[in-house]
Amino acid sequence: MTTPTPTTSGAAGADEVLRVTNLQTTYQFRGEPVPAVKRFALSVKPGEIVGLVGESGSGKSTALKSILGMLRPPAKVEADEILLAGRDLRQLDEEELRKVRGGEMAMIFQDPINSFNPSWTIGSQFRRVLSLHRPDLQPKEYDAEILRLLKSVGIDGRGKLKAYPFQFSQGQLQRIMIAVACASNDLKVLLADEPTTSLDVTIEAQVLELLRTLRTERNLAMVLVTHDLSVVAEMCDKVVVMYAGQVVEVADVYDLFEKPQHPYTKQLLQAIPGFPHDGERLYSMRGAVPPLTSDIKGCWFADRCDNKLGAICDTTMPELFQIGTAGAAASCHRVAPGAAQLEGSQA
Ligand SMILES: Nc1ncnc2c1ncn2[C@@H]1O[C@H](COP(=O)(O)OP(=O)(O)OP(=O)(O)O)[C@@H](O)[C@H]1O
Repeated sequence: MTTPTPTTSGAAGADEVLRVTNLQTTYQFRGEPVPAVKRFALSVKPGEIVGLVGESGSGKSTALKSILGMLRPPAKVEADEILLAGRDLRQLDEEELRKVRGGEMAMIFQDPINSFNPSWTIGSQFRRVLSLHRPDLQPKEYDAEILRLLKSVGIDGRGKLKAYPFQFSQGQLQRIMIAVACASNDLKVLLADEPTTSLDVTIEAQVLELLRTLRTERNLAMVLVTHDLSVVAEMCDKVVVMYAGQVVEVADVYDLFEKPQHPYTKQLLQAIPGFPHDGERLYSMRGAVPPLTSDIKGCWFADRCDNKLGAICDTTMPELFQIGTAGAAASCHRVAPGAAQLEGSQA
């Protein structure tokens, strides 16, 4: 089976700021290997927002943490490529990687309170980040820069530098976390792991607007993990759908909603309230994601699929087949070249 490279064909493109190929991440649980991410690939251009969607446990957070080099043994991360602006992060030592994290690539999380040290003031935590990632500044310039960065995310920081994280609301903390993540002038890629899940809808809208503004003003690339397909529709240019640790579909955001290719994507869309038939009973996907330790030879979605092609779905794992030339792909035998001939003869 060929290694899937879903979003690009051939060598790394000059227009990609992040390129990941054949990422595999394995945790250890009670002495057993848990393959949480398999055959994962991603390609992001400057200024592009790529959505990463899939059920809980499908490996979205693990993929982001693996890309940023955040996982420690016994977790094992392997990849053919993790290229950031053409530089392979797998070749860097720990000190160089530390500079990349928060420098050229940063991550924001669902629960901002856990991203701050509760016993340090916001000012001290911010100053530490500037000391690591802003060699252009003298320490006496830090506070003015922190106030500028806080203002850029809509927070009047004056008087707030001496405050502790618990003295801010969730929405304020999320914006401060974004300001911290964007403190580096070298930032190229922002990895956002459910950044609005813990916020109420009005604050969510503000944070999404802020992310869009940052993308436009700084030409930032983003990978946005979310459960919420309406956030995907509003924010993303491209979508990567994951199921049981694997990429099952990559598509332009319009194509994903208009003509999803993978049966899992179709069923995910059916599960959106009101989509596609308002007033009908909410669709619920039958079955459950198989345990990641399962020994499945065929398609991992076969047991839940409403649209199986035939026996091949149970016996042969589908490759991530390219669809057209724009980087779209789906891991389904139905989109394989020659699928039409298989239909009927396989059933
Ligand atoms: N430290 C760990 N040790 C063992 N298994 C882990 C560890 N962290 C995550 N896992 C497992 O890896 C799989 C992928 O988890 P991950 O958090 O990446 O999924 P996710 O798609 O981000 O889920 P969610 O949307 O709920 O955050 C899950 O089965 C999870 O239980």
